[in-house]
Amino acid sequence: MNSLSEPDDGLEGIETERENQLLDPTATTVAVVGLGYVGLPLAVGFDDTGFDVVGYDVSQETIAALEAGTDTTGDLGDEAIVESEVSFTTSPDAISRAQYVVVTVPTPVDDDDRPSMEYVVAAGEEVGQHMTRGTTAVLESTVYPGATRQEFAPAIERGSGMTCGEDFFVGYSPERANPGDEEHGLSNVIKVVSGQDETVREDVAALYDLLVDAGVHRAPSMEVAESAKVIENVQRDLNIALVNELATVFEELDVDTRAVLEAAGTKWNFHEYEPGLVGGHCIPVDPHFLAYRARQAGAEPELIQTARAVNESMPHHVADLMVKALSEAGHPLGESRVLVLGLSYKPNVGDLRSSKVADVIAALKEYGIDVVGHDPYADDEAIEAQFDVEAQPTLSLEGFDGLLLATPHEEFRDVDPRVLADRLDDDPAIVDVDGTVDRSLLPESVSYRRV
Ligand SMILES: NC(=O)C1=CN([C@@H]2O[C@H](COP(=O)(O)OP(=O)(O)OC[C@H]3O[C@@H](n4cnc5c(N)ncnc54)[C@H](O)[C@@H]3O)[C@@H](O)[C@H]2O)C=CC1
Ligand SMILES: CC(=O)N[C@@H]1[C@@H](OP(=O)(O)OP(=O)(O)OC[C@H]2O[C@@H](n3ccc(=O)[nH]c3=O)[C@H](O)[C@@H]2O)O[C@H](C(=O)O)[C@@H](O)[C@@H]1O
Repeated sequence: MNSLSEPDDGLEGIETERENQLLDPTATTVAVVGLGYVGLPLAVGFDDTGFDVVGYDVSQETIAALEAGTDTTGDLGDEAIVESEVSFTTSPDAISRAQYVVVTVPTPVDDDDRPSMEYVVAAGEEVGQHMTRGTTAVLESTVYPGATRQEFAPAIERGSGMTCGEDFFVGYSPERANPGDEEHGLSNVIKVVSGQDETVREDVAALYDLLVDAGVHRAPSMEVAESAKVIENVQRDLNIALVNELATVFEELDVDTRAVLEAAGTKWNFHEYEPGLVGGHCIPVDPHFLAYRARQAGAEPELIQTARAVNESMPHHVADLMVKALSEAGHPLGESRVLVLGLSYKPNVGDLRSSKVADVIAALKEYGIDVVGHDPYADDEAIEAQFDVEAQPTLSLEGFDGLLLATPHEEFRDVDPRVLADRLDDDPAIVDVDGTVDRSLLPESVSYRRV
């Protein structure tokens, strides 16, 4: 029976003929497949740890930029790329050099919020076609519980004609990197590791122990590791949904949500979350992985799905706040011009992918409002392409009836509210998603609302 046929609970380790040798990075090659926000720091990290590293990506553009010494993620800096000895390539042949292959390809959901394993399966088949016998393949992409065993390993078997657990081995180790958060990076956050059996798990643990100063947590099975990753994001989604629902309730009660949260936050065990637009390609996505797997097994994850719906309702809630503020200030919607500050999916990063500000802008445009965007972290051409609005290269408030502070980048926190009111047209409307502006400094002529 193939050792992958039964989930390994890690109690009775399934013996394989491999022994865990002491891992010598200088004699070991790691191939990282997928050089995005997760894969590139990983490749550079393994290189810094002394491994021989192959960085493989299907994107010619990405590899050309990396070979030219450009950090394509913006998280590492060009110097880190120039100084690294990672061999960047678009040729999967180089995978044959590796004893370990780490796969960090995208795991999106489709239009029906169903997990799409297309990238994981394609990468698995590609790895299978090029890897050598005895390789350990570690999936890092966020997936639903069971996907490594049910999708990734069989894809490698199809590509290689080999048998998992005999000719090659699989493990799972999720990534916890938090974009824009310099405090929690690759080396100082415990890395959860798992394998198809205890021997592989120890092998994967040895690999990451050399890379992660904070150490590793050995999960008893790949399913446990996959589930742990997904629920980290599910828990965050639910907590944000709670404060978002409170925000819509207190809007109707005419009570300031931020003031309520500030008061409640003085209790030692009140968990502080901010109401807002929940974007990105992880928090809004990963709960669907668990919901999908749960429904497959006959469970109905009502709370997870309800929380998702609450968070997905926030773009329209924010657009309605702007409509109310413009109407209160006497501006006909079809003649109003609104500047949106901050378009990326979260503060202090430039990633526009899956930003919910796009949904707010679409809702405003449905009211006939003319919208212009400004985001110092994002590329103006990308803004115009993704949001279908004019991108303002340099911040200018003149000629606008309304201002929407959507994504509260650090830079916006220093803007003097009196300057905002002075530069905007008469009787301006300001909607401040994050409560960045000190409303006590705004003149009476401003119609101000915040989430
Ligand atoms: N971005 C983040 O902060 C985090 C992401 N994750 C997860 O990590 C995974 C990767 O996410 P990101 O790095 O953000 O994605 P990304 O989109 O930034 O990078 C993925 C890279 O994989 C490449 N690629 C796609 N198919 C390929 C193939 N068959 N062979 C080689 N390269 C291929 C793409 O060209 C792209 O450069 C996802 O599952 C995500 O949920 C987990 C934690 C943090
Ligand atoms: C549990 C957790 O903190 N997961 C992190 C998360 O990173 P990501 O950048 O997607 O998440 P985030 O900082 O929670 O932001 C997600 C979205 O939620 C919004 N947000 C966040 C916190 C909050 O209190 N209110 C709120 O509205 C943000 O503005 C953003 O639009 O997802 C990453 C991932 O899995 O890709 C993961 O590695 C990160 O550690």
